[in-house]
Amino acid sequence: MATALEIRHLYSERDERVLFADLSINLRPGEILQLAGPNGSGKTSLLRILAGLSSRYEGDIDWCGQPLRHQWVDYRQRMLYFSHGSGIKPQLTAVENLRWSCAMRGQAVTDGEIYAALDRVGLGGFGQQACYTLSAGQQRRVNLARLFCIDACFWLLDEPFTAIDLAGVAEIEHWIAEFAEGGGMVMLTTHHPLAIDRPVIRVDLGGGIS
Ligand SMILES: Nc1ncnc2c1ncn2[C@@H]1O[C@H](COP(=O)(O)OP(=O)(O)OP(=O)(O)O)[C@@H](O)[C@H]1O
Repeated sequence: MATALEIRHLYSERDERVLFADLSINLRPGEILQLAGPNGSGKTSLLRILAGLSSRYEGDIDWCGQPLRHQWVDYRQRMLYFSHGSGIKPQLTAVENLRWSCAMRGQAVTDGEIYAALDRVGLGGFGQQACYTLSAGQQRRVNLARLFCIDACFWLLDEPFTAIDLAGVAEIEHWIAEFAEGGGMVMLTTHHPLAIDRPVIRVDLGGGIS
């Protein structure tokens, strides 16, 4: 299948320290890529570049064969970024957070779809609760529920397992595999050894590509 995301000769530095240089990555529909590397090696920096939140780089990024900067509108509709922060507004309820996330993308969503997404992440019954009253792991799960109510073909996941219990980690791994099986693309960072029943491309920012 044709490459959807092509990164060529990417270079980025922070405070005169090179994070990565000459980094090239191809990602095709159905592929899962794990960014690995020690703390501070630039994983989040790379995901923020790909999420359009940072322009601290040199090099080329193409989306579906065109420079990303020309494809921005299409790309933003198809990419879903999950940051390593909680990603939610604590004063809003879980349902309001998800409604807000969808509205920000101009995507229509029904209450039924929102409650189904909350059910999938184990938060059935918590939809009307202000998020500051939820536990850290439950707040992360509200954010994860976006995976099920936002249409996207590319998930960019920064440390999706943080604060998630062991059963939840296995579930997320299953969701990633299922998404890729359906043609979705995933790029994620994690220090957790992945147990996914599909090939995972590993890019080590402290080393090479394997
Ligand atoms: N807002 C910032 N201001 C200054 N330096 C920053 C900022 N954000 C990140 N950096 C620096 O950029 C480097 C890469 O950070 P980054 O968060 O990308 O690493 P990481 O590989 O995701 O690390 P971790 O595994 O700890 O999450 C670090 O040295 C960090 O100090």
